[in-house]
Amino acid sequence: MLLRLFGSKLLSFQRSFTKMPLIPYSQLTPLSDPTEESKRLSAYKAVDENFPDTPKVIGIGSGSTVIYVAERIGQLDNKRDFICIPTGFQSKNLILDNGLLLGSIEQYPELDITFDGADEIDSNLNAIKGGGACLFQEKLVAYSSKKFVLVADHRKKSSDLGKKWIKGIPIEVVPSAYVYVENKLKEYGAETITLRQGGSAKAGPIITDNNNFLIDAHFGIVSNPRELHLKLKNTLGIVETGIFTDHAKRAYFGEKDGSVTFRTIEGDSVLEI
Ligand SMILES: O=C[C@H](O)[C@H](O)[C@H](O)COP(=O)(O)O
Repeated sequence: MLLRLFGSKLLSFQRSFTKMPLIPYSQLTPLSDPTEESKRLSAYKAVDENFPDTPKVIGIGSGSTVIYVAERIGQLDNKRDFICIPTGFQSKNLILDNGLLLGSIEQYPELDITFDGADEIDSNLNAIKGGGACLFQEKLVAYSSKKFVLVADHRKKSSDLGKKWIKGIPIEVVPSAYVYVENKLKEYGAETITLRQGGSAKAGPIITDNNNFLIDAHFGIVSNPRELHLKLKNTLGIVETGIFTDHAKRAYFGEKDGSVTFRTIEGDSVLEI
């Protein structure tokens, strides 16, 4: 009897041990770039604190902070026991490069948890996303997840959307509708409207993973993100916006001093820790 009890305790210890990351954060060599260190801090802590005990399907977001999420998940020794769902081309490569199992959202439409970055996060855990041209697939994966956790460096921590991220809200549009949408955005009072360009890598507008254009529209401080999102979504030609509301459960911020703070939903309120 005692032996059986000991055996089951040992088994549960082993089970919880296998989900532990292999390298404790304190043993890692600090990164030379402080912003990268902040990103890694937030990502590693978010994974360490939120990764499910018995993971089945995990969403991996896009951007430069999520690189560290995939890296941390790739350090787990049970990393071949669950499926990872990407939010775009970069994210797919992160999954493969870290030796994780790749699946599609069509095969696995229900996810345990998704980790993703953000361009700005307000005090109610609303976020602006899409600075790296990914937003539609990110939203699909986030909204299909039981839990959605954001990871970011301290520059993204804000009180209100539009206060720090002044490049504009990324809006994905059907290419032939971009002029129509630009005119509508003027009508809605956007302060700046930019059709995002491919830069030195491409002459002409950037093309998203879904073959659409992206418009960045700055509306100043957004007092009601949900309302603005719905108004934009109701406009012909707009596929999706980079305003993520009512979804994130927790956001981790890597701070300048090497600490990690977070905002988390507890009941009806957001706690700042
Ligand atoms: O389009 C990109 C995504 O929404 C990113 O998650 C967001 O731009 C944040 O990216 P980063 O972690 O590079 O700041």
